[in-house]
Amino acid sequence: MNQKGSHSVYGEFGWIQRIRTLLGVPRHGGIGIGDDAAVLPGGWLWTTDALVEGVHFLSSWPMEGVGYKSLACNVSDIVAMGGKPLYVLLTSGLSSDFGDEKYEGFLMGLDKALRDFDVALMGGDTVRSETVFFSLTVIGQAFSTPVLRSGARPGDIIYVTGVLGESALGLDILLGKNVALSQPEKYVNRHFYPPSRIAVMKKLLEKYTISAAIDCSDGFLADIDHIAEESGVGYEIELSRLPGPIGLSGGKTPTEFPWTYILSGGEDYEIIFTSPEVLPSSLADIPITSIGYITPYEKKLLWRGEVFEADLLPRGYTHF
Ligand SMILES: Nc1ncnc2c1ncn2[C@@H]1O[C@H](COP(=O)(O)OP(=O)(O)OP(=O)(O)O)[C@@H](O)[C@H]1O
Ligand SMILES: Cc1ncc(C[n+]2csc(CCOP(=O)(O)O)c2C)c(N)n1
Ligand SMILES: [Mg+2]
Repeated sequence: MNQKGSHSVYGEFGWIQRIRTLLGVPRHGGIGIGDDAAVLPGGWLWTTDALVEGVHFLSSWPMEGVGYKSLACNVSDIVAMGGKPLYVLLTSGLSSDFGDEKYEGFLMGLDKALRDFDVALMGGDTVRSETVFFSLTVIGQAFSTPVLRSGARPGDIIYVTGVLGESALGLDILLGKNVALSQPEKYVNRHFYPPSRIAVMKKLLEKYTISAAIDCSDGFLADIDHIAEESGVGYEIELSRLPGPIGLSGGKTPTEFPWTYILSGGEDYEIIFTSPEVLPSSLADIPITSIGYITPYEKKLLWRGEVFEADLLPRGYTHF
């Protein structure tokens, strides 16, 4: 058994690495496994993401929100690569007791997302499944050269868009955990309706050099490690600079509320990116916060100037 109670020796990222090494042989050009989306010749960006009942949502939740989020999380991967999402395929796996009303709700939420993100549904598949799932595949076009996870260089500044932690707070409210917050519906909404960071990404690419990017889905500490690993670099990050939910103060150490949500909650769909340039503190009305630097090797976390032991912090979501 591994830490997640699963019998997998490799775990989620071990398996991906194994598939990449053994099966991910380049055949027709492009860039394959290892980034938020594949890059095809001609600047096409191609990504897939599934939502599974019991893993990503519960069937008791409002399905409009699940439908919206199913596209938003795919759109976010295209945006993190520096592109515009254009077309989507939808595969629905429906159980016999799921019910028409719930599926109708899912489709209404998806329709809202298709309009908001200007994406066209072009096809899909409908199958029976004991566990309800929705798998979406989105294709889009890069604005210019695609932004990879592997482009970060020592000396680059690390930035993050928007605010981290609100989606995970919304999740815990949905799961009925005891999170005392004055506006619970605000966090639940942020969980179901992640805004696209396409406008800020487009402006960043027009005006500045962006060396690497990833969308924050597993949790900040897990996702910044993907940039570090793919780029073969380290980092120095001042944790107290990370942008958390406005109005939620407190937490004297990063192991306390609300810092655990900010650092490791996940499903934020903000963009973590690096640039050799000093950037403005907001673009397209979205805050941009500098949180540290890329270094040659060592991964160092600081808390108010003092080194903070990374092992004391949860690392973010892994499936198994
Ligand atoms: N079963 C698989 N077969 C082939 N490639 C895979 C498989 N699972 C994941 N990958 C690839 O591994 C890389 C990392 O996948 P991962 O799901 O962690 O990233 P992601 O799609 O950005 O995540 P998120 O959807 O949470 O933003 C991606 O390039 C993805 O295409
Ligand atoms: C019922 C329920 N329990 C837990 C979670 C949290 N969760 C699930 S997957 C994931 C990481 C991103 O997913 P992926 O890596 O598949 O893109 C997170 C943070 C949830 N949304 N619903
Ligand atoms: Mg991603």
